[in-house]
Amino acid sequence: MSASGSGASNSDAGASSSVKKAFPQVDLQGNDLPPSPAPSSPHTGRRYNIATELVYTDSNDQYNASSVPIYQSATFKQSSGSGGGEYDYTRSGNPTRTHLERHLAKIMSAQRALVVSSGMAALDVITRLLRPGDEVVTGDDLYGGSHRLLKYLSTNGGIVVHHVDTTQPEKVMEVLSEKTAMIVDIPKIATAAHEANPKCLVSVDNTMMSPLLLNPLELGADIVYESGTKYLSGHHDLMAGVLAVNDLSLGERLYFPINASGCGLSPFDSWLLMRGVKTLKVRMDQQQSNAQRIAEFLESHGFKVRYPGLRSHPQYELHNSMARGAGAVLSFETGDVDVSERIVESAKIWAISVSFGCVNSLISMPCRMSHASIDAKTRAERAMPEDLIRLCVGIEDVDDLIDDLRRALVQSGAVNMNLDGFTANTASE
Ligand SMILES: Cc1ncc(COP(=O)(O)O)c(C=O)c1O
Ligand SMILES: N[C@@H](CCSC[C@H](N)C(=O)O)C(=O)O
Repeated sequence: MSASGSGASNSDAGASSSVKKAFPQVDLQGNDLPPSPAPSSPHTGRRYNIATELVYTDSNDQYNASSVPIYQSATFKQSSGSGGGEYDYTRSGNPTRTHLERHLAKIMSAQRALVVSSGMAALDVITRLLRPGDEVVTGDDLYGGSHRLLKYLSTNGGIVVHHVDTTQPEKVMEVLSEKTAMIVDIPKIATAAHEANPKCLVSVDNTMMSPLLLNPLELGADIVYESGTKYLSGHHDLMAGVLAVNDLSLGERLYFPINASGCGLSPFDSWLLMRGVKTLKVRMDQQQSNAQRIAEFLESHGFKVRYPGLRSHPQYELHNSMARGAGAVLSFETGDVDVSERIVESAKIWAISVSFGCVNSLISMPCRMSHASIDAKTRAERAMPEDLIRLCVGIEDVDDLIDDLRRALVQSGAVNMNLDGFTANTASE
């Protein structure tokens, strides 16, 4: 990292956290700023429970439209030759996007949220805070795309990336130093990271949990980001990424690359995401309860299942100390890649597909699909078995999902039939 660690400094702009200083008239280089949408002002009144907050929105629409209008306009007329309107150009800001950002800031318990064109774009925006030489400490169980972006930056951008087992905080401590500009995990690690370098940015990918189950900002994180493609939208009909912060000057530093590169979310996708997020609680509740039943079903038949809702999960207690639920993604092993492939291809309701968080249930083989961008050697080092099957559970009737899975397990030869029913082939090993 730069000896000064300036790449991720919270105070580079010399700005305090006050709104006034966070929204200066000039950028860090002293150039005029384009109109930046008004900062999120999420906490204007009484705070309701999340199920209410998800659907309740304040809007100042001129016709009191109950669904925020889609401002499908690239530019906005100004009232004078010197500009000065709240919006001038949709890359810089758009009313539909601002409405969504304010709503998300509220449900993410943040002072400011920003929405961009994908989850990866959100991580890319965060990494724009880094400078050559900065060090990033991150998990060894990252999503394949995040691994790929960080690897690209370490190869081409002079960033040093340490992948460590973040379930063992002592491993993280070994690589923390005043050079650590960015780190990914909470909350013990957040404390240690800020002790090692107060300017270090603790950044959490909350995609698997969603704000319904986890608020990383409340656990010591500086930045939380999510793929809005998943639970937040819930229908696989859009790509989006969300960033949320409490430090308004940091929010402004994240806004800068969004405007500069043009990755802000389009008006139509902002509208779709706004619509989707309102049903987050009902969807997640159903998905999570289905996932729990399915995880128990598989474990009861002798499969090695990874799901933080099971007591057998090594971080069961830790997970529950931070989160309000286990989510709806689980995985299991069959001991044989060919058997796994047959299971995946035998399932009918479960669609063979990457992604998760959708109302439909999905089945996939991560090593060949979502995590294929991590090379086979690294996957093996990170204990990612090639036969692993991932289930991303939807809102369908859980008995139908289990029936379909049971049939696929039998048809693929993954289980031994016996008088009591069936048991995973691997169970007897
Ligand atoms: C945990 C996680 N984070 C981030 C992303 C990136 O999101 P997106 O596909 O919206 O770019 C994904 C999936 O792609 C993911 O699984
Ligand atoms: N071909 C894509 C794969 C996307 S994986 C999407 C999602 N995060 C998941 O975990 O399933 C790529 O190369 O990024």
